[in-house]
Amino acid sequence: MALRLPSALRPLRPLRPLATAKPLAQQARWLAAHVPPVTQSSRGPGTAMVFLNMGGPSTVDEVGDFLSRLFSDADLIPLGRLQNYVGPLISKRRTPKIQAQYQAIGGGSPIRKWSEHQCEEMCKLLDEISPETAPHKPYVAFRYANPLTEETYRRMLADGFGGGRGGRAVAFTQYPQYSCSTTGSSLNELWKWRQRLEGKAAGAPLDGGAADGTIRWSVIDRWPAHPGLVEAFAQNIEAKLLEYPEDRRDKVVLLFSAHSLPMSVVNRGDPYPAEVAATVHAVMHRLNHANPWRLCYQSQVGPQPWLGPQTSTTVEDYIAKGQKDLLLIPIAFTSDHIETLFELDEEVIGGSGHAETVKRVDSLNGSPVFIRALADLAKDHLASGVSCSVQMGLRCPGCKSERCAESKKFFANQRL
Ligand SMILES: C=CC1=C(C)c2cc3[nH]c(cc4nc(cc5[nH]c(cc1n2)c(C)c5CCC(=O)O)C(CCC(=O)O)=C4C)c(C)c3C=C
Ligand code: FES
Ligand SMILES: [Fe+2]
Repeated sequence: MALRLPSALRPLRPLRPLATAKPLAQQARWLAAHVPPVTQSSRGPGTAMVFLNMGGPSTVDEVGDFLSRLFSDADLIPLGRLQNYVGPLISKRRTPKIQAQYQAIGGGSPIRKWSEHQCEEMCKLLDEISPETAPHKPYVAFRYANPLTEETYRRMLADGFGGGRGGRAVAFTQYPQYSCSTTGSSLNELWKWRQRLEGKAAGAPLDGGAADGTIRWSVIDRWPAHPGLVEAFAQNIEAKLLEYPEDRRDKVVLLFSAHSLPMSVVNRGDPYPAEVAATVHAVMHRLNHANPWRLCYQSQVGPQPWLGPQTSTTVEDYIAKGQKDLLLIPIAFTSDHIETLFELDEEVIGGSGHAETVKRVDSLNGSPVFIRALADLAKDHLASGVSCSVQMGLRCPGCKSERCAESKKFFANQRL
């Protein structure tokens, strides 16, 4: 009688030769015909890339609503318990003056056009250089103008992000330098709509877990000295310097101009002045410190003290000292806006009496070097697995805002 071994001890049956084995090219053809490619539908909706910025009125008729939202924002202009009453009053009084400025720059702000272009082009590059997180879907979320954060969040939900299906989104601030009055305000607004549209009502944990199918958010919250940003600024500066005669070129004074901050915000401990200085230093380092320079601040509004020196008086003072070759460099915004096209071009340069020697560097707008920088930055962020920078977790020493506390906790605790 044959001895029957327990199955675990039985010798393995010799493997059948792979009757179906095919040469490589044939295998590839077979795979292409039988295995569905990894597409949007088999991978989920992909990655939402959401550009955050303040926005601007696209037409003169939108100026009133833009200013009304801006003056109602307690993260930008804290007016206490009277915010919702005083804010609209101030904005109403200011509307005709600001409408005239938008009229003078062609009837509206170009920020929507540039933001949509930059985001779409960045997403195309990202699909190539970060295929593992593709497809990348472009969104713009403005704080005070269309498309507002609420509208964009609703569109993301309709496009298949969140709503029980999860999905990954990156909130990418378009302010390179962090201020609580700008990026901080946009993130607080995003957090507010996240709570309203996917928060308690959807049964989502408030600490930012995404196991329940809500959107998994991460944040690119600052990038003041990113090498690609620095390169884009440096190339635009070099191009403009070529417009000065060669014998005067290295004596042109570079005037970096950033939107100012009220001193109350600076003294609260806002990170913006230090980060603007970081950008300026990195750009000057890239230019081999070939020209003398100063950093000045523009666009002060209202009677309270603001961070200086003011750009307009800096230009006047240098001209009075005999220094007429001045090159203005808008350093805290990545596209044209009323403060470049009207305040710098019309008021500062136009009013200087020396428009042939006081010039302005082009804004980054559609610069391919800049768009490549955005894509590189986003790729590194997506690969890093971090939800935001370490800096984001720290509130200003003088911060009293519960909104800041809650939204920072939410974004810092996202599990990716
Ligand atoms: C880095 C950029 C900006 C910072 C920082 C910033 C802070 C800041 N702004 C105000 C008040 C106003 N800003 C206004 C317009 C405006 N602000 C920025 C940028 C920054 N602001 C831009 C690009 C624009 C123009 C938008 C455009 O489409 O061109 C306005 C409205 C215009 C006006 O009434 O003069 C106000 C008001 C404060 C109080 C502040 C810091 C706390
Ligand atoms: S004001 Fe800066 S963290 Fe709140
Ligand atoms: Fe501003």
